[in-house]
Amino acid sequence: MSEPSTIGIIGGTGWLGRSLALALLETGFVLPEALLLSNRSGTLDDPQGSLAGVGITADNQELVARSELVILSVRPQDLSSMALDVQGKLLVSLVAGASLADLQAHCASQRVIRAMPNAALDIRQSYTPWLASAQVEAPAKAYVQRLFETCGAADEVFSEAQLNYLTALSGTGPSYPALLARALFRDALARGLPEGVARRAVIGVVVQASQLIGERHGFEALLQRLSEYRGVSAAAIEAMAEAGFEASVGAGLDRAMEVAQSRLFEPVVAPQKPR
Ligand SMILES: NC(=O)C1=CN([C@@H]2O[C@H](COP(=O)(O)OP(=O)(O)OC[C@H]3O[C@@H](n4cnc5c(N)ncnc54)[C@H](O)[C@@H]3O)[C@@H](O)[C@H]2O)C=CC1
Ligand SMILES: O=C(O)[C@@H]1CCC=N1
Repeated sequence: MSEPSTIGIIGGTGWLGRSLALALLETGFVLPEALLLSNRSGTLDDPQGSLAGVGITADNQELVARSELVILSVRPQDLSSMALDVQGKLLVSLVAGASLADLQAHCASQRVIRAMPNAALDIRQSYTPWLASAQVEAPAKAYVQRLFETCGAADEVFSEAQLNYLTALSGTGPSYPALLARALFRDALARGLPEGVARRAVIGVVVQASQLIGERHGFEALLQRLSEYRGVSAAAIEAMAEAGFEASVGAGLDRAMEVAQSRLFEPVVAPQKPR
């Protein structure tokens, strides 16, 4: 396969679609005139002009006809009602709860990659695992790896189970840090701290101090180093663990994975059963 020179993003003005489009343009991965986006209105709201020169259409089949690589970035519930024939072209789907087999049947292509970025695509800091169907050639896989590296780190994975688990673990992006931030914030308010101080303290921990992780220290080493003081941090870490912190995380991931592996859209054409 020669490298696709034109890229179309269906749902390209949504949260992920627009973020990906901007990352591809900012890194020079694609030229504006080789990028085409679709949405329901066929109009581009782009007050800052960051998408200048990019094509826009409401006609997804027109997008397919004009693109060598088609990226699908609509919500699962919008996919069922969307008739889409990608004409055997390489399809990269970001849709949660849409398996390779369902996508192959629904979109009329055997060459499908499921990718699961997260909302940090917005700041080009996503972690994006992806899974390819057997029909995707090695050069196409290498191209897609580079495409997702424009907005963070990416890895190929090798089963739907791994991708569904990672949808729960990393596709959720800022959900778990935000949950921790909210718990700390509520605790601080309950103990009478002024709201501004509480908010800055929480951001200082969850956003700023967490940047130490991965720079010079792994998270296990950091926990060990802080615990070795046998002081305040050790007390908190141990009490949180005793109160079921890990069990609570495990329960959340179980529930998220159940949803990730359920069919979040109904394909119009049922996948062929293997004979
Ligand atoms: N937002 C997130 O954190 C993550 C989202 N995903 C997946 O990415 C996909 C997109 O999510 P978001 O960008 O957050 O959703 P979004 O709602 O921001 O964007 C979806 C876009 O699709 C457009 N759209 C709907 N029907 C359409 C049609 N028939 N033709 C063309 N465009 C159409 C909508 O107008 C909207 O702009 C979803 O399937 C979601 O499961 C995956 C990982 C993380
Ligand atoms: O919550 C969701 O369903 C989407 C997909 C993974 C992250 N956000």
